Amino acid sequence: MSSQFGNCGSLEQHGFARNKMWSIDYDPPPLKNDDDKEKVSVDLLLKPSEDDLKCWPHCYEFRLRVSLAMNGVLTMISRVRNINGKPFSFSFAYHTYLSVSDISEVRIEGLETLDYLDNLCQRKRFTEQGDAVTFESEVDRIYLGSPNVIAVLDHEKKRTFLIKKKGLPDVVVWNPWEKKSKSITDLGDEEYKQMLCVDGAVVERPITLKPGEEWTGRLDISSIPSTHFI
Ligand SMILES: O=P(O)(O)OC[C@H]1O[C@H](O)[C@H](O)[C@@H](O)[C@@H]1O
Repeated sequence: MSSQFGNCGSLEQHGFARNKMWSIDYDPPPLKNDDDKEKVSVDLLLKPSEDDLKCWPHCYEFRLRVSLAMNGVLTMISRVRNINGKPFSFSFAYHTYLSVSDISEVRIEGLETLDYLDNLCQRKRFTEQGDAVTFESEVDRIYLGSPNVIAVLDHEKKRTFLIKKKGLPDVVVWNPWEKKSKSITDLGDEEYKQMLCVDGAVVERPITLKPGEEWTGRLDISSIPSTHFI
């Protein structure tokens, strides 16, 4: 999870939220439309410390509910509230790494015909031409204004990840491929073949919250046998 996507801001790579110690919120404010039946959940809370305010001088409450349902759906709901006297803006991404059988056999459906910013070409804007996104070299793109359901089809495992999102218009797609993975210390040289990041995000148009306003972003990930996917 990040509070600034990548390096598009003055903060560290992907912002600070993912590197902070969060506390458990035992008494979270109620969440509309999140039915609590047959789920286990944890509510996490991040608030800025005095030191944090020196790097980013805005008072916020960032609540994250992570739930796992009996049917295997993983849900992450983020709520960011401005408890400051002034508006502030931020970008956001759920940095979700999916486990795949072989990256060369994977296709993403739902991003075709969209415009994307290519992080490998100084964020130049292109339009997706393929009828699905497939992988044969490094990919690092921000797809803009995407539909709220994206499918990641894993042919070999006969498994499809369904990614449903709300409040997250953009989708970051990343695989470092062979050369870059050698420079990533916590990724084995060959491990890029078994991973793919498809991140629900808000990058192109950051969220601005006025004092007292709250933003909600939700992601549901489920895995279903490919034969069931139409
Ligand atoms: O290694 P991290 O800091 O988690 O970032 C890993 C990757 O995240 C995103 O997908 C970005 O688009 C990439 O440019 C970045 O390399």
